[in-house]
Amino acid sequence: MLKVGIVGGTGYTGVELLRLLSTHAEAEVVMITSRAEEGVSVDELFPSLRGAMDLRFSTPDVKLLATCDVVFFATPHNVAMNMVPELLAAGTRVIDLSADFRITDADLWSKWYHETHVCPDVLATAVYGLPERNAEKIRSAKLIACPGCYPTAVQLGLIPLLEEKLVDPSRLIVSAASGVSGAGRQAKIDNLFTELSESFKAYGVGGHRHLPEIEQELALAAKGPVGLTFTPHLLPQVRGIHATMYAEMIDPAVPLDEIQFLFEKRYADAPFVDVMHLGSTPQTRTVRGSNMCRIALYRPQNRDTLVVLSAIDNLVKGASGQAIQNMNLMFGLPETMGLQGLALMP
Ligand SMILES: NC(=O)C1=CN([C@@H]2O[C@H](COP(=O)(O)OP(=O)(O)OC[C@H]3O[C@@H](n4cnc5c(N)ncnc54)[C@H](OP(=O)(O)O)[C@@H]3O)[C@@H](O)[C@H]2O)C=CC1
Ligand SMILES: CC(=O)N[C@@H](CCC(=O)OP(=O)(O)O)C(=O)O
Repeated sequence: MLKVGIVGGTGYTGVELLRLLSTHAEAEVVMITSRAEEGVSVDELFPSLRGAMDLRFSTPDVKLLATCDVVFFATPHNVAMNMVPELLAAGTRVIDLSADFRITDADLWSKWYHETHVCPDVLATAVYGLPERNAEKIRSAKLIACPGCYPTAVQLGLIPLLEEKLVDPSRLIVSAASGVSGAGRQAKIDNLFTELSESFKAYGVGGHRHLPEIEQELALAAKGPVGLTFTPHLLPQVRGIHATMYAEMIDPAVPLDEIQFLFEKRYADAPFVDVMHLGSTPQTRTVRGSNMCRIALYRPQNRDTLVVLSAIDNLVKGASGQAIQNMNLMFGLPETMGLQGLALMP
């Protein structure tokens, strides 16, 4: 049984880790931190876990966390990087859900996250935890940088097109929308029910911190620089990300069913990517609560623009589910262990 520690157990990704790990056959959560809720029992704060978890929140203590086999960080940015070096030195493996280790260039990271990176040497050893591209590196990684939620939905939709050089990498456009749980559990006026219900808006249009992360990883897939216009939106619902991606074909003579076949082949061994039939429409409700990413391809009016649609649950494939998928690979467990639950319907 793997001994698991979680730093930041009172946020939405923390409680989602608990929900998913409570049925995992090979992992047991032995430590969970919260400074604000120290001493409170987990099932008192989250009654959905009554009967499934017998743990109390404690303040983060690196020495105690270092007795775990693996520690998940479900904390805001700038937290993990202060504790990870000591954990790694003690032989504990780390899976960070925040952005502290996602951007390999420490100066670029500072530009978008407005802090100086405290351990650029450790940053250089992190593996970007998108299993559909980096499974082999993940297996031997000591430190995983879990992809952001939007970056997961976008990369899974565009990677096959860029790897196969089917589209112009310099003119990619993505319009994506996220449920409000993506903004975390802390109180913010913008996230009040009265502010966001019956409304829909874009945000971060001039530049969102996920842009450099997506460009970095798509450039690796394309083996060259990419140019992306990325516009996120706030969806008046709790969970879900939907991304609509536009890309210009390099060779318009390639038929859509050939591209569909390439996607099916690319993801044939990926248990959490569903390339839907041509004409399908992925919906956030068909992935809610599950680790699945559903994708569909279009070529409207047979013009030269491909449209790729993708949907994920931001808290599962966009965060905690993907983090557990990484843990499974790191410890030689079946990739799907603990992650086979289907989406909730309706
Ligand atoms: N929500 C989402 O859809 C996604 C989130 N993520 C990322 O995952 C991380 C967690 O997100 P989310 O669960 O939404 O965040 P929340 O804001 O909901 O929760 C943050 C948690 O971190 C703890 N925490 C805050 N500051 C510190 C600190 N200085 N030291 C130790 N613990 C701290 C808090 O507990 P306490 O203050 O009591 O210690 C709390 O439990 C973030 O980096 C986020 O960007 C990634 C993908 C998707
Ligand atoms: C709706 C909303 O506010 N979403 C967050 C992104 C979700 C998130 O937590 O970002 P990471 O994946 O990088 O951790 C935002 O736009 O900042």
